[in-house]
Amino acid sequence: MTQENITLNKINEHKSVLRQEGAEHELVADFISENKLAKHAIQVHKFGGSSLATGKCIKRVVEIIRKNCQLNDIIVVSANGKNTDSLFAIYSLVEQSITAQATQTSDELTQAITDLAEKQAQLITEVLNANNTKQLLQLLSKDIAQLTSWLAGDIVQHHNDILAFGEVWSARLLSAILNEQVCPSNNIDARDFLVIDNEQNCAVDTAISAVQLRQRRQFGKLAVITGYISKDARGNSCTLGRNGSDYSATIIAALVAAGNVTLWTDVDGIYSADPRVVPNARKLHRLPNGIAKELGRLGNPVLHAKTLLPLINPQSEHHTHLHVASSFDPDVIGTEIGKFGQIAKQELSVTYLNDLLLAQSVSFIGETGAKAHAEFSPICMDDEKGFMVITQTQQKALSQWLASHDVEVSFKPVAIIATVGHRVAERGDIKARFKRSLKTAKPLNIVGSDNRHSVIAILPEACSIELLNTVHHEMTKDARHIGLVVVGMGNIGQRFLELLPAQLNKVYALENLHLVGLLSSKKALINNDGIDVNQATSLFVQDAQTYDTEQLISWLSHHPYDDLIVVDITPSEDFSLLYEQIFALGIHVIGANKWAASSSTEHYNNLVNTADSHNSLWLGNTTVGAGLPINYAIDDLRQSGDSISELSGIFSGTLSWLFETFDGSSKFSELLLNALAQGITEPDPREDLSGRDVQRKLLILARKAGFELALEDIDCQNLVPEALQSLSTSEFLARVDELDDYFATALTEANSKGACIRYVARFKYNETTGISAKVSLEVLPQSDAFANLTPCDNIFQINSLWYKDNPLIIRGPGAGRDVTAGGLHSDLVNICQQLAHKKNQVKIKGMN
Ligand SMILES: NC(=O)C1=CN([C@@H]2O[C@H](COP(=O)(O)OP(=O)(O)OC[C@H]3O[C@@H](n4cnc5c(N)ncnc54)[C@H](OP(=O)(O)O)[C@@H]3O)[C@@H](O)[C@H]2O)C=CC1
Ligand SMILES: N[C@@H](CC=O)C(=O)O
Repeated sequence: MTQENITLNKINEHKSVLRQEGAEHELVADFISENKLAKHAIQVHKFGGSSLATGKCIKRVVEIIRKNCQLNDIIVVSANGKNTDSLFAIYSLVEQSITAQATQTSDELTQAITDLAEKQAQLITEVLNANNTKQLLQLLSKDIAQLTSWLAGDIVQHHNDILAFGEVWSARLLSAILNEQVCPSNNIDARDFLVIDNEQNCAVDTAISAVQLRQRRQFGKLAVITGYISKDARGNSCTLGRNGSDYSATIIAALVAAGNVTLWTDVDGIYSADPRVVPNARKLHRLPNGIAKELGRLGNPVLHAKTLLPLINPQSEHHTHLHVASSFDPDVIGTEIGKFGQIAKQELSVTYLNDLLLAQSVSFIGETGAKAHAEFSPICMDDEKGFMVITQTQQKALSQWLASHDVEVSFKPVAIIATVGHRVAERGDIKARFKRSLKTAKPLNIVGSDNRHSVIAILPEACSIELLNTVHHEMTKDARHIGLVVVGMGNIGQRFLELLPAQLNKVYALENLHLVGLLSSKKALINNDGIDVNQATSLFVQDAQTYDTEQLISWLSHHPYDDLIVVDITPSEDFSLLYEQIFALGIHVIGANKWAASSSTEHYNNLVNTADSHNSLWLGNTTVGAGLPINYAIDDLRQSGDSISELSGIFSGTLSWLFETFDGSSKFSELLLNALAQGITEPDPREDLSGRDVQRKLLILARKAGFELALEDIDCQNLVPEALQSLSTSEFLARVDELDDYFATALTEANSKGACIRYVARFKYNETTGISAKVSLEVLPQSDAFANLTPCDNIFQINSLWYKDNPLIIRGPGAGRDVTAGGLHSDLVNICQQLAHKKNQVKIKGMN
């Protein structure tokens, strides 16, 4: 399920051994051929300034690289910390002194240069060994001399060369520390390959840049490349503007057809609104390209409109996905941006921009309007009413453009708030909801964007935090995407899947539930974009792949849903042993499988505690009585203050069917095979005949009733002769008629006393004598309540404080495909309702 990924971590394990033997070069070459690195798509990792700000941060970045990168990957860096700001400030000081016609270098300037150089020198000293420190300090001092000389000369000509120092130092330093501690790396100045037309457009000459980059990269090394900077066709240094390093990373990814780009930053993903001011914002785990681009355009603080451009090429077959992750918390799952299907397209976000201008002019109508649109790419525009919303920096250019057309324009300060999502401008329900949520803000206008991915309200005043929270709450209050994984596609699993489409259609609580995983013991079909529930079984047969537990846990650890529910419809102890890991991931479990709930006291208590501490829900109503609400009834009694003293009855559908039907006219073995064919027995019917299934059920109910006991505390009469106990299931079924004599004799003896045989479970608690519990074949008078059941019915008798003289009885079919699959669906609705309820309890700051 997951791609093979041999990271530098692994290379380094070998490296430390070989380094002692002086054979590091051979090692890298060996490793490359051994792990077939050429097969893997290159990955680009970009680290922002805050991720590289201090020695501690850089060491963290080195660990991220060690864990996530392979040789030949590309690292793109911003300047360390705020170095670019410092270089801008230094440049401005010189500009000011030129304006003031000062003849001497000011103390302030000298101090600013010294501070910058000292800060960088300190970083070098902190992270590198003595040799490399010496070398990098020498290079730094040459650069500072160069900087000082440029500042004393024609600063305008060297504006970009001056700003470029930040990235140059950062790449040099990271490359040196990687060489020292991780793997061979080479440090590349992007001005040696990346050619753009000019700083306004930043359009890349892809052909030349790709060739030059290929020439610069060295096989078997990690390339560390400067972000933010490039050159023009004449070789002059250029910058890529605000957040240019993100853009550098995606340009480079497109040049090398990378598999992935990860932007490592100081936030852990993209949210449905700015989480610093909207506490209830939802992390968007998967964001379709078009929506991400629109969010970037409309003010998302992490994404920038330009960043995505190189990755979105409808003509290309190749799709590079973009990840946003936090270098401060690298294990937290971030946001993936790329080509996604229906589920990811259902997410809505809210974003805003202040300090904009509403420009109104007749020339925005019709043909000239179209020209203005092409020239200025406004935030939004209405070419019937004649207005557009632009940024303040566009005002001058727009006025000039209109002056050349000899028309008048009026400007008015405005802000916008927008709801963004897949083609929302075409969805009446969303537009209506957005409008309703805005009523106090009195928007001047509401328009759909050209790409249809946003509806934008133009506000007469700055967008307040309160308005943002109100609109966000209204737009996202129903959003909760729940993934469903069905494990076990057998007798009951199939029936569960057959019932699923109708349930999803009619039950409101299942509205945002998506089937995303189907598993048998050897094969898995996982699709984060959802599996068509109407074709689940055929898609499984067609597309499922072999998997192992490690792959399964890795996928479960990175699933992109608000919640994930695993429905365990297997008879497997092995699978039940995964519950602890599953709960620890905050994933909910519905089990028909009885192993976990009837495991050892220590294991069971561990499971309950792990589920509790990770807010994972665990339901298993069908483990006892199939669809009968026995687990719920016991919970309910306890929660309402009752205390249970006795539990007894017929707990096995199979044994109920067999003993109610067995009257001597057919052989017992024939009836057993019939029960197996009806799907009421366990996959191995000895699980029923041995009494183990009933023993487990009694344990599960006793635990529910609040008692601490283990399987060994329940006496169990095994009805399988010793000779048949250790055979395989098929061997047992071939010799099943060896059961006949024993049961024929037992029946005749009971009948001779006017009685019958039934397999009964009994649990009793008494303050003085403690617990007694057993499951066994009993001879009962025909008049006994447990003697006269419809074949396959279970009966549960509960004695408690409130049901002392007249016990509480629950009775009905206790096994079978329909009732069990139905019981699992009941648990599913129950969990989804609980999750919805939990979500509604979340308070929104400033709102309730
Ligand atoms: N029959 C009934 O009336 C009731 C049954 N139950 C419980 O329902 C469960 C399922 O029973 P049933 O449908 O009859 O069983 P089946 O044997 O018909 O199906 C079992 C399914 O589980 C899969 N499986 C087995 N081990 C694993 C594993 N380790 N990981 C993933 N998948 C696995 C099997 O895969 P593969 O095909 O590859 O082996 C198969 O798809 C049992 O626990 C049973 O006790 C509960 C209440 C009532
Ligand atoms: N085999 C079991 C199935 C339900 O748990 C039974 O017969 O009761």
